[in-house]
Amino acid sequence: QKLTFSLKIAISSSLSKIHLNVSHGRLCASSTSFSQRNNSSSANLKVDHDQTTGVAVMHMQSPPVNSLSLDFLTEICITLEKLEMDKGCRGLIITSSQPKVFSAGLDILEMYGKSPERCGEFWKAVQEMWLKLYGSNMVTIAAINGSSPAGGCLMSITCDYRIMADNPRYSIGLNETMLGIVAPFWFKETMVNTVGHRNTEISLELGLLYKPAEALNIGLVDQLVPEDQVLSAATQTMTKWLAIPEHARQITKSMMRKSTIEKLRSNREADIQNFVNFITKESIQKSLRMYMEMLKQKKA
Ligand SMILES: CCCCCCCC/C=C\C/C=C/C(=O)SCCNC(=O)CCNC(=O)[C@H](O)C(C)(C)COP(=O)(O)OP(=O)(O)OC[C@H]1O[C@@H](n2cnc3c(N)ncnc32)[C@H](O)[C@@H]1OP(=O)(O)O
Repeated sequence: QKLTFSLKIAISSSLSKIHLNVSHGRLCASSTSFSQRNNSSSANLKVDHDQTTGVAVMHMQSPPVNSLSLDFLTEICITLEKLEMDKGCRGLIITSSQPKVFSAGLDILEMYGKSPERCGEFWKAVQEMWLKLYGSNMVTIAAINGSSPAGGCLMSITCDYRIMADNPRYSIGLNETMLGIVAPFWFKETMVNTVGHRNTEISLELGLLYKPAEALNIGLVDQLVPEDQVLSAATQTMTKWLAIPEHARQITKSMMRKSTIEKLRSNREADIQNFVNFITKESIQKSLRMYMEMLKQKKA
């Protein structure tokens, strides 16, 4: 088996320690400076990892609205994989650096006018992000500091806990039907697992976007706080969750989510084919075009 050896030395401190871990046949080396902070950035993500608390904060900064393109999804997946492998990271807070928006969901331009091959590649990345987040061993908290429609809502409900800014201008929900598209079964099941069957049925059929107070009322989010307190509230909640015996919490999480995860894992190829066949239909392409025009008109 091929061993991957990656050695990262933080030159910022002359007092760096190097840890070697062998995990799943992979040898990894990472460094920790005595300041116990490990900040990293890629094109559209900034990660602040506090090694003392074991909590990483992932800031999405993909302008203008953190829409999930293939490139951005790939970046997110690589970052999630690194954090998951890092024994020093036990909790992850996901938030946005973009004003007024947590994430606008899947990038509509990735689904419009693209070849079937490209659509397939895109969908595989969407699946991958969901599998990584929904199946994460870390405690995951969404610090929702802006609107969070469709794929943005999906990202939020894969987390263990959701804290949203109490601003009536923001909304959250799986609004796919409003675009003339259909939330696939694993979006639907994640929603059912969060707010129950009846709320999901109404919500998905009508493509509802909920104001923060309504989202709290149906259990789509767990807590509302003033906008400037979203991150501090998430950090406080994280401390409580990390105090729970880790192994018991992880097994419980896995028990709650296993059947939904397995259903996608064992049907990934068929799910990709479904998506590609559906999204490349002329009628669906027309709906997406009209939706994009509507977004532009709203601006004018
Ligand atoms: C039989 C079963 C088969 C199963 C098949 C399964 C098929 C399922 C397929 C897909 C599931 C889809 C999931 C999704 O996530 S679709 C995306 C849904 N997203 C939305 O509806 C959100 C749309 N955006 C907004 O509502 C707003 O932009 C906002 C509230 C997020 C932010 O508002 P505001 O701050 O006023 O910004 P603007 O509206 O002015 O937007 C700025 C800029 O960004 C563009 N944009 C917005 N959202 C997206 C997006 N999701 N993708 C790409 N681009 C987006 C917008 O058009 C503006 O662009 P500009 O005019 O060029 O500046």
